Amino acid sequence: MSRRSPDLLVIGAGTAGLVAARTAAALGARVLLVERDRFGGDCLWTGCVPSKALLAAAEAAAAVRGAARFGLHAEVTGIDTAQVMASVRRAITAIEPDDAPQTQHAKGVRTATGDVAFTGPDTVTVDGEPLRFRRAVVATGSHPVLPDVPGLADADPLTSDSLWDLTGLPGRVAVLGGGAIGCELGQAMARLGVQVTLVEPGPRLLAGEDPAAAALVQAALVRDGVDVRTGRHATGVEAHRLHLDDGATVTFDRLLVAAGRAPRTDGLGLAAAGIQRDERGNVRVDAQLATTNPRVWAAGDVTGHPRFTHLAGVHGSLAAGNAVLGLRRSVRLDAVPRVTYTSPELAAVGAPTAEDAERPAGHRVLSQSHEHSDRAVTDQRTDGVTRLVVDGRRRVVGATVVGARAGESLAELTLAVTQGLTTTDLAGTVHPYPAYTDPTWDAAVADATGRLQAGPARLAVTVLRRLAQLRAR
Ligand SMILES: Cc1cc2nc3c(=O)[nH]c(=O)nc-3n(C[C@H](O)[C@H](O)[C@H](O)COP(=O)(O)OP(=O)(O)OC[C@H]3O[C@@H](n4cnc5c(N)ncnc54)[C@H](O)[C@@H]3O)c2cc1C
Ligand SMILES: NC(=O)c1ccc[n+]([C@@H]2O[C@H](COP(=O)([O-])OP(=O)(O)OC[C@H]3O[C@@H](n4cnc5c(N)ncnc54)[C@H](O)[C@@H]3O)[C@@H](O)[C@H]2O)c1
Repeated sequence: MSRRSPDLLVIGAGTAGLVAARTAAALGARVLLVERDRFGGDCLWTGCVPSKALLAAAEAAAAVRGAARFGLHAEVTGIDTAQVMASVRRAITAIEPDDAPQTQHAKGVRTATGDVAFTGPDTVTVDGEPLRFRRAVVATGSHPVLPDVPGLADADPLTSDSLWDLTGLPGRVAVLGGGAIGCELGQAMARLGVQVTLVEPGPRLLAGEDPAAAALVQAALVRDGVDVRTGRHATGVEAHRLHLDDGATVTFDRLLVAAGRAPRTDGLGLAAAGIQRDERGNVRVDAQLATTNPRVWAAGDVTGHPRFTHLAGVHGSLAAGNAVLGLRRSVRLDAVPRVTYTSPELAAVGAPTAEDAERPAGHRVLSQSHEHSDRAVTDQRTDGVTRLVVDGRRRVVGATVVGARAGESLAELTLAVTQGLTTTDLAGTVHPYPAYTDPTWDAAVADATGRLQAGPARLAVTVLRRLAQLRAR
């Protein structure tokens, strides 16, 4: 490795680090990107890519089982889970070149493999070799946490880090955690023939989401055969048996722990560089992603901001711009979209849409069931609802969509929340028919039309109608 000080040292080549490095290089900086493991990070190797590939296989199985409703008599006669896992690995292999070192070199980024640790405010070691930097971005990600359940660590539990090393799926899996990972992977495995029991200590799945939307997802998991145990705590694990606080025992072949994540800062030497952490161990950042060391920014999961690839990318670009150009651009967290890729998908952005959520005076919730969406009817996928929150000026400030392809429907709602668009803006935009965006358009049209039936707008409509009648005489 060249000893020449980089203008920007980027630590970690996951989404945040890759985008930071490429952005800085495009701005003309001399960049060194150092990764201790595999270029591409969680999203490529253990997160989004493998999980969505597994979900695709599961969706195919569900489509065959559901074909009878269209008069197609097909059945899943066998599931070769070794081939399923091989197809997951093919997806990773197809995407991997985008994140490989050679691709970064072509974009002007110098790369190195090694473990980085700070030794001072502007110095690190890379696998023990000293290096000075001008500016740095910490993008070291997060890792799964193992809850403190007696016997758990000795049960060789799987996590989202290790699941993808399996060459086939186990027969019985007990999943700990009913968040995004537990729901996506629990449903996928159940659809692929695994006997899944999902244990969640909270009263319901997907705790942060609109309860009515999350209830539709929970019902779908149950229909797919997942044995959902909410409100239950794991009290111990012994010999392929998981004990719960209601006295029940769940027998499993493998345990999958999906009980949340923690920042990856082990051995990073943050204190030597004067980089503080918050009470949850995340690297403390301000709105510009600057750390408490004026030479160092942080990006992605390690900051404790919502843990999504799209936000990690935005972080990477913003941190690099601020570090290299001395800008003071701030990250915006009020319009970060999120999608849980269960079937139905649950997608949300902005202000909460729950019935009982506290909201400012004048805010209203517009709901459209997908039962009246023609596309959902033709597909026989009416298990969904679209809910928009609008403020007193009819601007869309939040949305939840649960249903088929909800993630796709969320894009325009994210634009609406980000840009402060009103229901009149949405209503006046021609949407294609029939599409899963119909409920959004219907809700917006109903709201915008309602406006014409009240107050000054109603008076104006009446006057214009009378004038038109007079002219027609
Ligand atoms: C199962 C699963 C499914 C997911 N699905 C989605 C999804 O569908 N959509 C979505 O938006 N998000 C999803 N996520 C979240 C997403 O994967 C993460 O938010 C994203 O990958 C975070 O990127 P990052 O760059 O911050 O961290 P990472 O990708 O974790 O990258 C950090 C890198 O830093 C390296 N590193 C750590 N310490 C050092 C060191 N000391 N020296 C050198 N290198 C170091 C690590 O090896 C790693 O490669 C999913 C996550 C999981 C686990
Ligand atoms: N589609 C996506 O964008 C996607 C998919 C997967 C993961 N992710 C990201 O990864 C992050 C981590 O996902 P996750 O599902 O691990 O975390 P999470 O924080 O979303 O959910 C963890 C769940 O585990 C439960 N839990 C805690 N302790 C437990 C215990 N002892 N036994 C059983 N359950 C326990 C919690 O109550 C919670 O419901 C998410 O926050 C998300 O940002 C995103």
